[in-house]
Amino acid sequence: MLIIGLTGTIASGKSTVSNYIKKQHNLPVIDADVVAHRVVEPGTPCLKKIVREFGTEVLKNDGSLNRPALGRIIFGDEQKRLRLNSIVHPAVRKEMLKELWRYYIRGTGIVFLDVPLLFEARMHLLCTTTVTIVCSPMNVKRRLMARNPELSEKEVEQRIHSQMSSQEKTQLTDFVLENESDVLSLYARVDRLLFRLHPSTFGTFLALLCPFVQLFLVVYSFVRQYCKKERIY
Ligand SMILES: CC(C)(COP(=O)(O)OP(=O)(O)OC[C@H]1O[C@@H](n2cnc3c(N)ncnc32)[C@H](O)[C@@H]1O)[C@@H](O)C(=O)NCCC(=O)NCCS
Ligand SMILES: Nc1ncnc2c1ncn2[C@@H]1O[C@H](COP(=O)(O)OP(=O)(O)OP(=O)(O)O)[C@@H](O)[C@H]1O
Repeated sequence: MLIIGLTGTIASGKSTVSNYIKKQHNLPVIDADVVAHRVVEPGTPCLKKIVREFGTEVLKNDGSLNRPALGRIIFGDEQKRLRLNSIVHPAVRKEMLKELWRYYIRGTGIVFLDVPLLFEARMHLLCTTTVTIVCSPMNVKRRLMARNPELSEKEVEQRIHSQMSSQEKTQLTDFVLENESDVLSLYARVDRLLFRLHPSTFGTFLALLCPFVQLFLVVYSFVRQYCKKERIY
C-alpha cells in the first residue's frame, strides 16, 4: 500500500486538495484534523486529560471541548501547545494507524494522509512519499483571515508561527505543490501529481503481495528524503 503524506502550513490548501482527491479521484484520505476532533469528544480519555491539564474553562456547558477557548490558550503559549500535543498526538497516531490497517486489510493500493503537523509529529516516517502544499505567508494570512473571521490578526499570526515554516517543510518533502493562484490551477497540479505517483502503483501491487516489499518501500521513503524534490508546475 502506498501511503502519501499530504502537508503544508495552516491554510495552505490541504483540505482543498484532499477533498478534490476524494471527490474527483475517488481515493481515500485520512484527515488528521478530523481524527483529532474525534479523539477529544465527550467521555474520551483525551478530553479528561485536557481538562486535568487546562481546567474546566476549556469545556462548554454541555461538557464538550470549547475549541476557541483552548485555541486561545495554546496558540499563545508554546509550552502549553506542546503539552496539548503530547496528550492528543498519541491518540491521533493510534487512530490513524488503525484506519491505515483497515485499508491495508481491504487491499487498498493508495491512501493519503492529510496531516498539518506531518513533519513536526514525525508522521512522515510512515509515508512512502510526502507532498507539501506551499503558499506565500501573505496568501496564507489572507485566506486564513477570510476562512476564520472570528480570529484576530494577532491570533492568525500566532497560529501561523506555531508551525514549521513552508521553507522548512519544502526541505523535507518529496513533492512540492504550489497554491498561489486559483483553485482550478491547484486542481490541475494535483492531477499532474497523481499522474507522477501512478507509475509507483506497480510497487503497490508488489506491496500487497509481500509485506517485505512494504518494508522496502518504507526504507525507500527514508532514502527519498535525501533525493532532489520535484516541484509541480
Ligand atoms: C487547539 C484546538 C482545540 C483549536 O481548535 P480549532 O477548531 O480552532 O482548530 P482545528 O482543530 O480545526 O485546527 C485548524 C488548524 O490549526 C492548526 N493546528 C491545530 N493544532 C495545532 C497545534 N497543536 N500546533 C500547530 N498547529 C495546529 C492545523 O493547521 C489545523 O489544520 C485544536 O486545534 C487542537 O485540539 N489541536 C491539537 C491537536 C492537533 O495538533 N491537531 C492538528 C492535527 S494532528
Ligand atoms: N487556490 C486558492 N485560491 C483561493 N482560495 C483558496 C485556494 N486554496 C485554498 N483556498 C481557501 O483557503 C482557505 C484555506 O484552505 P484549506 O482549508 O484547504 O487549508 P488547510 O491547509 O486545510 O487549512 P488547515 O491547516 O487550517 O486545516 C479555505 O477557505 C480555502 O477555500
